[in-house]
Amino acid sequence: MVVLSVMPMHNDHHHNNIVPVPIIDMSSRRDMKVELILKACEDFGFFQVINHGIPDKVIARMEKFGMDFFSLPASEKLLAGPANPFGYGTKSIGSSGDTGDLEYLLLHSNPMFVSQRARTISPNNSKEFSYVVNEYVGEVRELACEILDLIAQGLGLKDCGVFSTMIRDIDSDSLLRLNHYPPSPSQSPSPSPFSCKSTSTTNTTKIRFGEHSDPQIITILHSNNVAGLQILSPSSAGSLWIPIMPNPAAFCVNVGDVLQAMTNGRLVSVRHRVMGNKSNGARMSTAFFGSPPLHAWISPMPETITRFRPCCYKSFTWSEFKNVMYSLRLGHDRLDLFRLDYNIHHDDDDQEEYYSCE
Ligand SMILES: C=C1C[C@]23C[C@@]1(O)CC[C@H]2[C@@]12CC[C@H](O)[C@@](C)(C(=O)O1)[C@H]2[C@@H]3C(=O)O
Ligand SMILES: O=C(O)CCC(=O)C(=O)O
Ligand SMILES: [Fe+2]
Repeated sequence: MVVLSVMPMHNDHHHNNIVPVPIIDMSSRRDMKVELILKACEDFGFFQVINHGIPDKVIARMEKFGMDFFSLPASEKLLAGPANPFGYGTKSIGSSGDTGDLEYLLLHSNPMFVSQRARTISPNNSKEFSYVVNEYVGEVRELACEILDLIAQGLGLKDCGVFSTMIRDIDSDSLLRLNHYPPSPSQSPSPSPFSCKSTSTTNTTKIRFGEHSDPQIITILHSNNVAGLQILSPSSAGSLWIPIMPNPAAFCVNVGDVLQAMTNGRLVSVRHRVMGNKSNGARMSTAFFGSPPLHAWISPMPETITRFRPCCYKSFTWSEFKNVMYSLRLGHDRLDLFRLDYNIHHDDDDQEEYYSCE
């Protein structure tokens, strides 16, 4: 297991073992974007975008609401919780016993839901809260759709809107999550801050949000200037964590489990986590998780099934996947359960092979 560094570092140079994570300029030529985005999704399942067209003021308004909320006394914040799964949560992530060094607000992106929740999150300013969230969601959703259309074009899909249509659907199950990581971790140093032996004896780096992949189609994440996000390099067989340089002028984009399944494993749902230590300030991140509607069927697109890459996932609905996901721990590789060869790996008696989804 290799950890390059826990310090913020530039990720645009092959320099001192620094792995260059792609930064894609959304104002560049379409054919260039198609090529670079597809490659980033295949190699890392992750990239950053700059010149994305989302107005600074839209981001600033959303983040100010977030910071104002997290600055409230605990007794007031708790009125917007517990997160089951939506609302205000602190330390506890999901319902299977996972914990992290953070507090968060988890919201469904549907405007009706937002206005309902606004009453407990921002009782004195609920209309403005709804406006700010809906405005932000509208902008990041469009960015997500633009990126998904470029991915579909790169994959040579007949229907280039197949992914974005799911997110634009009125019944889309997309979410918005605001994470706030307090500046000075209160917990004692974890024995193994990385999923490997640490070389430093004085390392007090803590896990702020444990290793996981995002279950949805795509995640569009913005953060303040505080480091912490790391991605697991898919080509490193689970051994190389790459720190992502924080850049408030950029959005981080990552492939989710559904996009991995729909591309028959060609694009990778990247595992990631957030680390921190005492010298880190308070990190705040805002993540939009672009999801299909509950009833949508997820299956590998025919264009992604070839002789060299036979169909490897079952068809399932987003609702079915969600039920499984909520029954599992944060770090579980839940998409594995939907592999066609899952029983072959887990039951030696069943030796069937699969070359097509039919
Ligand atoms: C432990 C869990 C929290 C989570 C639902 C789950 O059962 C497994 C996936 C987790 C995750 C990770 C990405 C997003 O932050 C999230 C909102 C999601 O959709 O899946 C969280 C879930 C959560 O916090 O409820
Ligand atoms: O805070 C971050 O940068 C990552 C948060 C995250 O992975 C999540 O909310 O799923
Ligand atoms: Fe995540």
